[in-house]
Amino acid sequence: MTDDPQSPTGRPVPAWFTDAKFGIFVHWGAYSVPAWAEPTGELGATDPEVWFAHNPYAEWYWNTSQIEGSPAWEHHRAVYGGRPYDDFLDLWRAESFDPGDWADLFARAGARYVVPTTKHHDGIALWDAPGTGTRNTVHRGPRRDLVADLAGAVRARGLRFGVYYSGGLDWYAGRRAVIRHEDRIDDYGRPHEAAYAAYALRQVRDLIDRYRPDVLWNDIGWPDLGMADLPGMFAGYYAAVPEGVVNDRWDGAHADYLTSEYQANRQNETAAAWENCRGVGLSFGYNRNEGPEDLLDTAGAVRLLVDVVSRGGNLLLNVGPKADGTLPEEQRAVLEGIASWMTHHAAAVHATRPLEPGDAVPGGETADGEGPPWVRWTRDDRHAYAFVAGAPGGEAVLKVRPGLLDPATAARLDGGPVSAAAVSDGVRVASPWLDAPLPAAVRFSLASPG
Ligand SMILES: C[C@@H]1N[C@H](CNC(=O)c2cc3ccccc3o2)[C@@H](O)[C@H](O)[C@@H]1O
Repeated sequence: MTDDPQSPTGRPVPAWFTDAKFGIFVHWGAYSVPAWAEPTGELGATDPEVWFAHNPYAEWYWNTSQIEGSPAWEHHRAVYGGRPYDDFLDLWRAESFDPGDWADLFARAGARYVVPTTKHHDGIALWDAPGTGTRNTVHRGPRRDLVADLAGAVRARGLRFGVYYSGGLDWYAGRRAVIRHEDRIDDYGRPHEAAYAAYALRQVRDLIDRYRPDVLWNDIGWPDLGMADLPGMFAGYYAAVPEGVVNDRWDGAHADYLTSEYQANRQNETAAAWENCRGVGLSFGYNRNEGPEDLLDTAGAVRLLVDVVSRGGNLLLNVGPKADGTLPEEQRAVLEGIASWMTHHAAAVHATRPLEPGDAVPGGETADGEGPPWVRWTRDDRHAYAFVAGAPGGEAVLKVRPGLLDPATAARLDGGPVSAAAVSDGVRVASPWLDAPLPAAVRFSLASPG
């Protein structure tokens, strides 16, 4: 990356983050024991009126299962007899957790950073967090510092390690009001008391002191009475982690980059530095009710990654481990598919940037003008990379500015045959596999590098 985009607050965004392009989110918690939600739809594309009672986020089980009459409420009574949520902490054994296996897979998939939940909305900490007594995974359930275990494995493989922290919701140390509708979150769902603000600040500072996280990924904002603490906390963080990056979910206090989630807040995807997060399926926590129709397949995940990268963003793709510490086979298969694709395509993803405005028209045209194939572009200082999929007959006209690239240098990154020739509005390419759902990249030398 030759130019670090300025963050929303003017601090240059460290190049490692904007070059990374791909991270893995991990939502793992007591909620992974029931692992139950209705796969209703994506955030931003689902009716907010039904979202909370039919929440597809399995990590919201504590809240959803308390909405009288909801399917989760019925399920919790039928299967668990309405037992206390905290029983799930003790039922969570993580007996098959192998952080090295996870880190190996994440590295092969081309991820450059990993962000696990350290405390989600249920307030259960995955490390020996201050103020939690024994209500954490070191003293109960797994009886392990899961944050440290994953940090060590990830960093041993050269990946960066960040932490997710639910500052805005804590259904144990903060408010325990059941949230039935979006417009109720802020006024009675979220804790704002000074005691909770001090509690959360102490925990985030402990995460910084213990793990030096490369990413501070806060969620759902920060308690009102704790906002004045944040500038000092961020200063301490950057002093401890000079290349650290901070997301935008601190109620406007600060952001090195902006985020979107599934299809929510897509307007943030025009920022100098941004990141889209979503699960492989419709939930972040493992949801046993998700079927193939609810999950991205490899082609869908690769197209999402390439689309995000072609627009200058990062993709933070979430996996939801099972309570035993294994990755669900259907989610593992997607990461293995990405890993296979990355063996030929990593150079066209990492440390690239979008084409300059006007250099290409997203979506090329087929030779005979029928519906466009799927086309996205990236570039580095010397090359332009055209990712093509679904091109009927394996042919496509890639609409690019005349003179941008040298068609004679066309080469498929996976070594397949490709022919290319300049035409009036771009470059016509032909190759046997360009009609596949999985994008293939064709590399061109830039006519004028730089
Ligand atoms: C990563 C997921 N975040 C969910 C909460 N999401 C939000 O508060 C949210 C979503 C969002 C999108 C753009 C800018 C700010 C935003 O805040 C949270 O409720 C889920 O359980 C999961 O942890």
